[in-house]
Amino acid sequence: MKPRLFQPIASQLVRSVFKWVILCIFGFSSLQAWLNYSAIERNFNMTIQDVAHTHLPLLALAIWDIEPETIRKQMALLVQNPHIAHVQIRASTGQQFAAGTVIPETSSERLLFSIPSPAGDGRQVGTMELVINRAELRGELIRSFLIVLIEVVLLAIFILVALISILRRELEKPMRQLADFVKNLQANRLSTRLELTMPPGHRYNEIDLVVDGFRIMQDSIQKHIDNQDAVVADRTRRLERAMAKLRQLSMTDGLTGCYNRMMLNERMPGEMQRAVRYERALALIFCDIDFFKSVNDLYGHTAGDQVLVAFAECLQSELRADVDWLVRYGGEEFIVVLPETSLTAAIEAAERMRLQVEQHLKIQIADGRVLNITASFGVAEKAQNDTPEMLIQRADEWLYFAKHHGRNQVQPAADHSAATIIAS
Ligand SMILES: Nc1nc2c(ncn2[C@@H]2O[C@H](COP(=O)(O)OP(=O)(O)OP(=O)(O)O)[C@@H](O)[C@H]2O)c(=O)[nH]1
Repeated sequence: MKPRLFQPIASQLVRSVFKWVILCIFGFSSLQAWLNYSAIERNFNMTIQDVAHTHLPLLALAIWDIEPETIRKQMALLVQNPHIAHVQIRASTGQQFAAGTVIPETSSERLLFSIPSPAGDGRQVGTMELVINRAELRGELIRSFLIVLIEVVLLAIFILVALISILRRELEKPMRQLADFVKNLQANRLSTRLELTMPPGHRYNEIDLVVDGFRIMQDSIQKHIDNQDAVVADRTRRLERAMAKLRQLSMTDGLTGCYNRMMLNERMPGEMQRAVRYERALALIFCDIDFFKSVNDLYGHTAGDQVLVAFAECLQSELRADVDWLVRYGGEEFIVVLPETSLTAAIEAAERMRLQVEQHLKIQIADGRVLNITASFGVAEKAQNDTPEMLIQRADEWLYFAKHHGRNQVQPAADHSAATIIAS
């Protein structure tokens, strides 16, 4: 993601406020300056009028008495006032007097006063023209405007500095803490609580609302994750059970519960290798129920299934637990694998199985009759360089031999003589 230019919220706010402050300073200073200007000008005019009217009676007397010296003194006093630049008196006798700086006719503001007769007969003894010193007025206005401006600017600076520090403390710092917390939050540490360090005297505000909202969200996500974890754990358990069952089903025969042929193919090479590696014997019994087809034909397929289950149980009862293993090879054919077992011991075991079947495998048929079952057994011991197929093949041949020599028997017989016969 393209990095974006970061601008602290406090500085953005301060910048916006600053624009308004400048505008306010300008407006407020202008207003204040205008008010000051009105007041100063009013004062100025009143001062001029006062000064003029104070001097007029004395000037009238001096003109009346024709005392030019007094007239000039009075005029000198008048121009001492900083607001008056020039005084000109025209007596009705034709005499003219002037004092102060010489001002061009056009650019100056002039006030004309008539000088009344001291006799009080309503006539005038002359006129007095005052040229006003506006530079003084302007200077006063500029001074007062500058004072107002400085006051307002200082006030604005003070307010802005206070605002910046408040915004930093109350807004920027907590927001940065919040952002850092969110940035560093990790999925496996979702329950870590968000704690902001707030300034003393802090009151509950929008930032606290955000913090509270964030905590609620954290809790709800955590709860959701916990629920999902529980769901996943439950599903994993069920899946494992299903897989175990599936594996069990894939390894075993559904009717008898014995291992199936697939399992034989899978396990047999390992069994053979172990026997070779540790130089141990390994024997295999191939057994088959006698005349099983006629059981099906005479008593039905269900009875046949019953016989198969009972036969497997009979064989199982003669096996060494966790050592020998029984496989339903197909139909009514079973294979028993006997690790660490010699041919003689395997023949003995097969004989025990045969006896067990002959003596105990009796199936009660629906019509009350009891069905006697027998089985034939072919035994072989692993020879050097045997493959699983070769060993099975040899046991099958002995089974065939047993079938064709009367059934219900174990071949080779216990004295091994038959083994020699078949081998030859
Ligand atoms: N009930 C039942 N019968 C099966 C099953 N699998 C195979 N069979 C039957 O087993 C019978 C096997 O018969 P055969 O191979 O002729 O063997 P047999 O009748 O036992 O004769 P011998 O082996 O020579 O003694 C056939 O009729 C198959 O239909 C099964 O799962 N259940």
